[in-house]
Amino acid sequence: MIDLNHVSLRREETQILDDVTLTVRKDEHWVLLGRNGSGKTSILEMINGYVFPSSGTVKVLHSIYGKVDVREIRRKIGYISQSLMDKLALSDPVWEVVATGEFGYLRFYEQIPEDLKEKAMRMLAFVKLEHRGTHLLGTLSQGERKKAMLARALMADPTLLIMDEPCSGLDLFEREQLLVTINELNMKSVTLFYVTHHMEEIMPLFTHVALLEQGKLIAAGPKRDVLTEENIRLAYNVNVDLEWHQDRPWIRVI
Ligand SMILES: Nc1ncnc2c1ncn2[C@@H]1O[C@H](COP(=O)(O)OP(=O)(O)OP(=O)(O)O)[C@@H](O)[C@H]1O
Repeated sequence: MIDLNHVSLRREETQILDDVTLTVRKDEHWVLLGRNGSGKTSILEMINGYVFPSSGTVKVLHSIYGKVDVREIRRKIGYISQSLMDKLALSDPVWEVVATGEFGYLRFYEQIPEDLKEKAMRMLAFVKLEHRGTHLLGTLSQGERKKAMLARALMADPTLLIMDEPCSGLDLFEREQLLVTINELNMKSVTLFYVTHHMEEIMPLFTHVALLEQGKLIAAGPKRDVLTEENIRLAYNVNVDLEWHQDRPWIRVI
Protein backbone atom coordinates (compact mmCIF):
# COMPACT_ATOMS: atom_id res chain seq x y z
CA MET A 1 0.00 0.00 0.00
CA ILE A 2 2.76 2.43 1.06
CA ASP A 3 6.50 1.95 0.67
CA LEU A 4 8.80 4.70 1.89
CA ASN A 5 12.31 3.62 0.99
CA HIS A 6 15.19 5.57 2.63
CA VAL A 7 13.23 8.80 2.27
CA SER A 8 14.87 12.07 3.26
CA LEU A 9 13.51 15.59 2.91
CA ARG A 10 15.53 18.79 3.21
CA ARG A 11 14.33 22.34 2.92
CA GLU A 12 17.14 24.87 2.94
CA GLU A 13 19.05 24.14 6.16
CA THR A 14 16.32 22.00 7.73
CA GLN A 15 16.46 18.20 7.65
CA ILE A 16 12.75 17.49 7.89
CA LEU A 17 12.89 13.71 7.27
CA ASP A 18 16.00 11.62 7.69
CA ASP A 19 16.25 8.19 6.04
CA VAL A 20 12.69 7.02 6.74
CA THR A 21 11.86 3.48 5.63
CA LEU A 22 8.33 2.26 6.25
CA THR A 23 6.11 -0.39 4.65
CA VAL A 24 2.34 -0.45 5.10
CA ARG A 25 0.64 -3.59 3.80
CA LYS A 26 -2.96 -4.29 2.92
CA ASP A 27 -4.99 -5.34 5.97
CA GLU A 28 -2.79 -3.23 8.26
CA HIS A 29 -3.96 0.04 9.81
CA TRP A 30 -1.21 2.40 10.96
CA VAL A 31 -0.95 5.26 13.42
CA LEU A 32 1.88 7.76 13.09
CA LEU A 33 2.94 9.44 16.33
CA GLY A 34 5.56 12.06 17.08
CA ARG A 35 6.10 15.42 18.73
CA ASN A 36 5.21 18.74 17.08
CA GLY A 37 7.56 19.33 14.18
CA SER A 38 8.77 15.71 14.03
CA GLY A 39 7.73 15.44 10.35
CA LYS A 40 4.31 13.74 10.44
CA THR A 41 2.53 16.12 8.07
CA SER A 42 5.53 16.01 5.73
CA ILE A 43 5.11 12.22 5.50
CA LEU A 44 1.39 12.57 4.76
CA GLU A 45 2.08 15.15 2.06
CA MET A 46 4.60 12.80 0.50
CA ILE A 47 2.14 9.92 0.49
CA ASN A 48 -0.33 12.24 -1.25
CA GLY A 49 2.30 13.27 -3.80
CA TYR A 50 2.24 16.95 -2.83
CA VAL A 51 5.87 16.84 -1.67
CA PHE A 52 8.71 14.88 -3.26
CA PRO A 53 11.64 13.51 -1.27
CA SER A 54 15.15 14.98 -1.61
CA SER A 55 16.35 11.37 -1.74
CA GLY A 56 14.78 7.92 -1.53
CA THR A 57 11.61 6.64 -3.17
CA VAL A 58 7.92 6.83 -2.36
CA LYS A 59 5.76 4.01 -3.66
CA VAL A 60 2.02 4.21 -3.07
CA LEU A 61 -0.55 1.67 -4.30
CA HIS A 62 2.14 -0.09 -6.36
CA SER A 63 3.26 3.08 -8.19
CA ILE A 64 6.55 4.90 -7.71
CA TYR A 65 6.04 8.65 -7.46
CA GLY A 66 7.94 10.49 -10.16
CA LYS A 67 7.08 7.77 -12.68
CA VAL A 68 3.28 8.05 -12.60
CA ASP A 69 0.58 10.69 -12.78
CA VAL A 70 0.01 11.30 -9.06
CA ARG A 71 -3.50 12.57 -9.76
CA GLU A 72 -4.43 9.02 -10.79
CA ILE A 73 -3.15 7.65 -7.47
CA ARG A 74 -4.77 10.45 -5.48
CA ARG A 75 -8.17 9.35 -6.78
CA LYS A 76 -7.74 6.19 -4.68
CA ILE A 77 -6.62 8.05 -1.56
CA GLY A 78 -9.02 9.66 0.89
CA TYR A 79 -7.43 12.51 2.86
CA ILE A 80 -9.09 14.01 5.92
CA SER A 81 -7.42 17.11 7.30
CA GLN A 82 -8.35 20.43 8.87
CA SER A 83 -7.12 22.31 5.80
CA LEU A 84 -9.60 20.36 3.65
CA MET A 85 -12.38 21.00 6.17
CA ASP A 86 -11.65 24.74 5.92
CA LYS A 87 -12.22 24.61 2.14
CA LEU A 88 -15.66 22.97 2.25
CA ALA A 89 -18.71 25.16 1.73
CA LEU A 90 -20.42 25.81 5.08
CA SER A 91 -23.53 27.12 3.31
CA ASP A 92 -24.16 23.88 1.37
CA PRO A 93 -26.36 21.02 2.61
CA VAL A 94 -24.36 18.23 4.23
CA TRP A 95 -25.39 15.58 1.67
CA GLU A 96 -24.18 17.85 -1.14
CA VAL A 97 -20.79 18.37 0.52
CA VAL A 98 -20.53 14.60 0.99
CA ALA A 99 -21.45 13.98 -2.67
CA THR A 100 -18.55 16.18 -3.87
CA GLY A 101 -16.25 13.41 -2.60
CA GLU A 102 -17.27 11.25 -5.57
CA PHE A 103 -15.18 13.45 -7.88
CA GLY A 104 -12.90 15.24 -5.40
CA TYR A 105 -14.65 18.56 -6.13
CA LEU A 106 -15.01 21.20 -3.46
CA ARG A 107 -18.46 22.25 -4.74
CA PHE A 108 -21.05 21.36 -7.37
CA TYR A 109 -22.10 23.94 -9.93
CA GLU A 110 -24.56 21.74 -11.74
CA GLN A 111 -27.58 19.60 -10.98
CA ILE A 112 -26.60 16.61 -8.84
CA PRO A 113 -28.00 13.26 -10.05
CA GLU A 114 -30.47 11.58 -7.70
CA ASP A 115 -28.39 8.39 -7.45
CA LEU A 116 -25.42 10.43 -6.20
CA LYS A 117 -27.62 11.99 -3.54
CA GLU A 118 -28.77 8.51 -2.48
CA LYS A 119 -25.17 7.34 -2.28
CA ALA A 120 -24.20 10.39 -0.19
CA MET A 121 -27.09 9.61 2.17
CA ARG A 122 -25.86 5.99 2.47
CA MET A 123 -22.39 7.25 3.42
CA LEU A 124 -23.99 9.59 5.96
CA ALA A 125 -25.92 6.62 7.37
CA PHE A 126 -22.63 4.71 7.76
CA VAL A 127 -21.19 7.53 9.91
CA LYS A 128 -24.58 7.83 11.71
CA LEU A 129 -25.28 11.31 10.42
CA GLU A 130 -28.19 10.64 8.09
CA HIS A 131 -30.48 12.82 10.23
CA ARG A 132 -28.31 15.84 9.45
CA GLY A 133 -28.18 15.21 5.68
CA THR A 134 -30.34 18.18 4.68
CA HIS A 135 -28.88 20.58 7.26
CA LEU A 136 -26.26 23.12 6.22
CA LEU A 137 -22.67 22.08 6.93
CA GLY A 138 -22.10 25.29 8.92
CA THR A 139 -24.83 24.36 11.42
CA LEU A 140 -23.15 21.07 12.40
CA SER A 141 -21.03 20.59 15.51
CA GLN A 142 -17.29 20.08 15.03
CA GLY A 143 -17.67 16.34 15.62
CA GLU A 144 -20.50 16.08 13.10
CA ARG A 145 -18.42 18.00 10.55
CA LYS A 146 -15.60 15.48 11.00
CA LYS A 147 -18.05 12.65 10.44
CA ALA A 148 -19.34 14.41 7.32
CA MET A 149 -15.77 14.67 6.08
CA LEU A 150 -15.30 10.96 6.67
CA ALA A 151 -18.51 10.23 4.72
CA ARG A 152 -17.21 12.48 1.92
CA ALA A 153 -13.91 10.59 1.80
CA LEU A 154 -15.76 7.25 1.61
CA MET A 155 -17.76 8.38 -1.47
CA ALA A 156 -14.81 7.61 -3.76
CA ASP A 157 -14.37 4.15 -2.21
CA PRO A 158 -10.70 4.83 -1.35
CA THR A 159 -8.11 2.08 -1.11
CA LEU A 160 -6.12 4.16 1.37
CA LEU A 161 -7.58 6.60 3.88
CA ILE A 162 -5.28 9.16 5.48
CA MET A 163 -6.50 10.98 8.55
CA ASP A 164 -4.56 13.93 9.98
CA GLU A 165 -5.65 14.49 13.60
CA PRO A 166 -9.37 13.92 12.92
CA CYS A 167 -10.23 14.20 16.63
CA SER A 168 -8.54 17.53 17.29
CA GLY A 169 -10.88 20.06 18.84
CA LEU A 170 -13.52 17.49 19.80
CA ASP A 171 -14.91 17.10 23.31
CA LEU A 172 -14.79 13.71 25.01
CA PHE A 173 -18.26 12.69 23.82
CA GLU A 174 -17.77 13.76 20.19
CA ARG A 175 -14.31 12.22 20.10
CA GLU A 176 -15.51 8.84 21.36
CA GLN A 177 -18.39 8.88 18.87
CA LEU A 178 -16.03 9.59 15.98
CA LEU A 179 -13.59 6.94 17.19
CA VAL A 180 -16.35 4.32 17.29
CA THR A 181 -17.21 5.21 13.68
CA ILE A 182 -13.54 5.04 12.67
CA ASN A 183 -13.26 1.66 14.38
CA GLU A 184 -16.15 0.44 12.21
CA LEU A 185 -14.07 1.11 9.10
CA ASN A 186 -12.64 -2.37 9.63
CA MET A 187 -15.82 -3.53 7.85
CA LYS A 188 -14.57 -1.86 4.69
CA SER A 189 -11.57 -2.86 2.61
CA VAL A 190 -9.64 0.34 3.18
CA THR A 191 -6.20 0.77 4.73
CA LEU A 192 -5.96 3.52 7.33
CA PHE A 193 -2.99 5.80 7.98
CA TYR A 194 -3.80 7.96 10.99
CA VAL A 195 -1.88 10.80 12.62
CA THR A 196 -2.60 11.88 16.17
CA HIS A 197 -1.04 13.39 19.28
CA HIS A 198 -3.18 11.26 21.57
CA MET A 199 -2.37 7.60 22.14
CA GLU A 200 -5.79 6.74 23.56
CA GLU A 201 -7.16 7.36 20.04
CA ILE A 202 -5.41 4.17 18.93
CA MET A 203 -8.59 2.12 18.60
CA PRO A 204 -8.59 -1.70 18.41
CA LEU A 205 -8.71 -1.73 14.59
CA PHE A 206 -5.24 -0.15 14.42
CA THR A 207 -2.60 -2.83 14.06
CA HIS A 208 0.68 -0.92 13.70
CA VAL A 209 2.34 2.22 15.05
CA ALA A 210 5.26 4.31 13.79
CA LEU A 211 7.08 6.70 16.13
CA LEU A 212 8.87 9.71 14.63
CA GLU A 213 11.40 11.83 16.40
CA GLN A 214 13.05 14.81 14.69
CA GLY A 215 12.49 13.35 11.24
CA LYS A 216 13.76 9.88 12.12
CA LEU A 217 11.66 6.76 12.69
CA ILE A 218 12.65 5.45 16.08
CA ALA A 219 10.27 2.48 16.02
CA ALA A 220 7.71 1.03 13.60
CA GLY A 221 5.78 -2.23 13.77
CA PRO A 222 2.94 -4.02 15.58
CA LYS A 223 1.38 -1.60 18.07
CA ARG A 224 2.15 -3.54 21.23
CA ASP A 225 5.81 -3.90 20.25
CA VAL A 226 6.22 -0.20 19.45
CA LEU A 227 4.14 1.37 22.21
CA THR A 228 6.43 0.68 25.13
CA GLU A 229 7.22 3.03 28.00
CA GLU A 230 10.82 3.17 26.79
CA ASN A 231 9.92 4.10 23.18
CA ILE A 232 7.47 6.75 24.38
CA ARG A 233 10.18 8.24 26.58
CA LEU A 234 12.55 8.31 23.60
CA ALA A 235 9.98 9.96 21.32
CA TYR A 236 8.54 12.49 23.78
CA ASN A 237 11.21 12.83 26.47
CA VAL A 238 8.54 12.16 29.11
CA ASN A 239 8.36 9.23 31.55
CA VAL A 240 5.03 7.43 31.41
CA ASP A 241 3.20 4.39 32.71
CA LEU A 242 1.37 2.61 29.90
CA GLU A 243 -1.65 0.34 30.31
CA TRP A 244 -3.80 -1.41 27.72
CA HIS A 245 -7.52 -1.29 28.41
CA GLN A 246 -10.02 -2.78 25.94
CA ASP A 247 -7.18 -2.95 23.42
CA ARG A 248 -6.51 0.79 23.65
CA PRO A 249 -3.30 2.24 25.16
CA TRP A 250 -3.67 4.67 28.07
CA ILE A 251 -0.73 6.57 29.44
CA ARG A 252 -0.05 8.29 32.75
CA VAL A 253 2.81 10.73 33.08
CA ILE A 254 5.04 9.82 36.05
N1 LIG B 1 8.77 24.19 3.50
C1 LIG B 1 9.49 24.09 4.62
N2 LIG B 1 10.65 24.76 4.78
C2 LIG B 1 11.38 24.64 5.93
N3 LIG B 1 10.98 23.90 6.98
C3 LIG B 1 9.83 23.23 6.88
C4 LIG B 1 9.02 23.28 5.72
N4 LIG B 1 7.93 22.49 5.92
C5 LIG B 1 8.06 21.98 7.18
N5 LIG B 1 9.20 22.43 7.75
C6 LIG B 1 9.70 22.08 9.09
O1 LIG B 1 9.79 20.67 9.14
C7 LIG B 1 9.48 20.18 10.45
C8 LIG B 1 8.42 19.12 10.36
O2 LIG B 1 7.17 19.70 10.01
P1 LIG B 1 5.81 18.88 9.96
O3 LIG B 1 4.71 19.86 9.74
O4 LIG B 1 5.96 17.75 9.02
O5 LIG B 1 5.74 18.32 11.46
P2 LIG B 1 4.52 17.65 12.25
O6 LIG B 1 5.08 16.46 12.95
O7 LIG B 1 3.37 17.44 11.35
O8 LIG B 1 4.17 18.77 13.31
P3 LIG B 1 2.78 19.07 14.10
O9 LIG B 1 2.54 17.90 15.00
O10 LIG B 1 3.09 20.31 14.87
O11 LIG B 1 1.73 19.27 13.06
C9 LIG B 1 9.09 21.40 11.27
O12 LIG B 1 10.19 21.82 12.02
C10 LIG B 1 8.74 22.45 10.20
O13 LIG B 1 9.00 23.74 10.67
